Amino acid sequence: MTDAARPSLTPPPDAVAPVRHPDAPAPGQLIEPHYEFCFGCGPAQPSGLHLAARAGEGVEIFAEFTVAPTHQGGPGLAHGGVLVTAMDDALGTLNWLLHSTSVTARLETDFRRPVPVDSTLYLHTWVEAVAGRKIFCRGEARLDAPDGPLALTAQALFIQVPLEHFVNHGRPEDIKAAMDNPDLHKRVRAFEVNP
Ligand SMILES: CCCCCCCCCCCCCC(=O)SCCNC(=O)CCNC(=O)[C@H](O)C(C)(C)COP(=O)(O)OP(=O)(O)OC[C@H]1O[C@@H](n2cnc3c(N)ncnc32)[C@H](O)[C@@H]1OP(=O)(O)O
Repeated sequence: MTDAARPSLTPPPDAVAPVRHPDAPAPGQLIEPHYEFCFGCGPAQPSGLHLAARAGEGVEIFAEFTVAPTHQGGPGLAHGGVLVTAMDDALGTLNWLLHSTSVTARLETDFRRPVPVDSTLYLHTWVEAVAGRKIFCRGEARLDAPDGPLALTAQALFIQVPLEHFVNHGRPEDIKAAMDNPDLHKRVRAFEVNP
C-alpha cells in the first residue's frame, strides 16, 4: 500500500525531523525495560517476549526477540499478534531516544513471511518525523540475522502523553506497586518532560 493510502500515518508538511535527546542512551547501549512486567520487554513476565533493545546512532532502536513455543499461533509458527507486540514494543522503546512518553495510537503491520518457533527476530525501528504530539515511526523485522529475510514491516503513529496517562488509567494496585519501586522512579525521571 502506498503512503497516500495511509493518510494518518504520513507526516504532515509541517512535521520536523526527530531530535535525539542529549541524554538518550549511547549508541549500542542496552536499554532497560520500562516496566518489569511488560509483556514485551519485562524480565518478570514468564511468558513475555523478553525483547532486548539497544539504541542506534540515530533516533532508532535495534531489538531482538526469540520466538518460544508459548508464542505459537499455527503449529511451530509465531502468532501474528505476538509479532505485532514485538514490533509495538520496539517502536515504544523509541521513547528513550526522544525522552518523551508516548503511546501507540495506530500501528499498521505487513506480515511478509511466516516466523518459525526458535527463530530470532531482528527488529529495527526509527522515528521518521514529529509533528506536535504526533510521532511518526516505522519498523522492520528480519529473520535470524540483522540482514536476514524481511518478515515484517510496520508504520505507526505514537501520541505523546503526560505521565499521568499511566497513573490515571492503570489498575490502581499495579500503579501503586510501580510507584513504590525505586528503580522505576529512576526510569520515570528520565521521562519527566511535558508534552
Ligand atoms: C510509568 C512507566 C512509564 C513508561 C513510559 C514508557 C511507555 C512505553 C510503553 C511502550 C509499550 C508499547 C506501546 C504500547 O503498547 S502503548 C499501549 C497501547 N496504546 C494505548 O493504550 C493508547 C490508547 N489511546 C489513548 O490513550 C488515546 O486515544 C491517545 C492518547 C492515543 C490520544 O488521545 P488524546 O485525547 O491525548 O488525543 P486526541 O484524541 O486529541 O488525538 C491527538 C491527535 O492524534 C490523532 N489521533 C489519535 N489517535 C489516532 C489514530 N488511532 N489514528 C490516527 N490519528 C489519531 C487525532 O486525530 C489528533 O490529531 P489532530 O486532530 O490533532 O490532527
